Amino acid sequence: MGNHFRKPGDGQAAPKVEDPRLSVVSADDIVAPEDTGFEPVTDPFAYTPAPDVTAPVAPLDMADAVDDITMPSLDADMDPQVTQPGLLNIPSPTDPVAPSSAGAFMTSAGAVDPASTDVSEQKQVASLDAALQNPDFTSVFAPQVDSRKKMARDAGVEPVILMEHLTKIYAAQPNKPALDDVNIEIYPGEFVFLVGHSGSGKTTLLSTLMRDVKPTSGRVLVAGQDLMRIKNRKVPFLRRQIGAVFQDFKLLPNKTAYENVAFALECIGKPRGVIRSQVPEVLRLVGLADQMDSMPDQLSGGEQQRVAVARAMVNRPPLLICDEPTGNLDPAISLGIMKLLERINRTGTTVIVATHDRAMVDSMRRRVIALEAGHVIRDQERGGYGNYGA
Ligand SMILES: Nc1ncnc2c1ncn2[C@@H]1O[C@H](COP(=O)(O)OP(=O)(O)OP(=O)(O)O)[C@@H](O)[C@H]1O
Repeated sequence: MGNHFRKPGDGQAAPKVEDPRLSVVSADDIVAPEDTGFEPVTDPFAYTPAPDVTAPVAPLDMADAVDDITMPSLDADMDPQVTQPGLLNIPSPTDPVAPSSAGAFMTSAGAVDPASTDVSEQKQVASLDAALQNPDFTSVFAPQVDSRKKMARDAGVEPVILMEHLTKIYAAQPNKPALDDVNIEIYPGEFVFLVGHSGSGKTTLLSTLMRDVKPTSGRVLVAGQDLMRIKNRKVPFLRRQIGAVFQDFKLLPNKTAYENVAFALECIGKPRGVIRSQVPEVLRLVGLADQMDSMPDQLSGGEQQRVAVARAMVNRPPLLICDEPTGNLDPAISLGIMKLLERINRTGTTVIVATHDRAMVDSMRRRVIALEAGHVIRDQERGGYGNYGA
């Protein structure tokens, strides 16, 4: 663990990541593979300590108990302003959307400072507070019947992800675009499946969202930030706000479950006290209270993936990206992971899952975006997997 802590507000760069496999967990010194000329500047998002709040949740015993998970942000006795800082930037649909509201996603490293004198910031906090208290909250952000896109537009909510004419041509395959004129809007709180044949472009699409891959042309906006234009020094901060889960878990083999999750917080300079309270809490949420000290090779595949989900959500990102999260798991365990993702989504986190899991997509009936040879060939509000091979 070491002394990987920045002093609050001291503006120093974060420590170097020890293992590149954790790059998505957002170390400050990451350079996107296709980026050049990383600017080693003082981190403008120096950590400011937020109140250390631990959610009162019931411990889970086993994987298939995930239905019982109580996520902190919607607990009646929790303060959503503190427990889910990323959501602070989702405007209330009853509020006129200020043009800067989406951009706030990129500029608030933690919770909005309650002492802030910025009126618009305070207004956002107040409006979110009201939205979270509103019994219609769920139906606004995760409507069951009407078009989510239409409801969001009517409410003046900006998409959290916007892709316009997005094209990616890898140098190795100049005549075969991995993404070809892709246009997608995804709104806060959506749960989206990304399906398609192997090689259809799913991973490339997800990679553009973290700017692991830079598109050849077109636009990709995450919470109003144009990823084609943001400065390299802002990319690590973008990645801090996107949790990522992969098929092969990407756990550090020489660290325990606890240490794997703690490492994600150490990398972004969270104080020791916050780590000590949040890591056990999130491991409890995913049902691993009794296995915190287990090494990855002492855990089943499903348990390892739950550690990976815990690591992705411990910083409470507003956006969770999952690339084949159940690809290595048997159906019963996959169901537990998917229920966990669904539960996380119900707290307001936008979740995107690339998958080949036909049964899962068919049973969950969520929004489905299908890719074929880099094109979006279907975008369905409550779709099934469709007619694809493995
Ligand atoms: N780094 C790369 N260099 C060159 N070509 C690439 C690279 N990454 C992906 N491709 C190509 O881009 C296309 C899309 O690949 P991508 O991995 O995005 O598809 P996918 O739908 O995620 O596939 P899978 O379901 O097998 O993971 C494929 O033709 C692939 O060969």
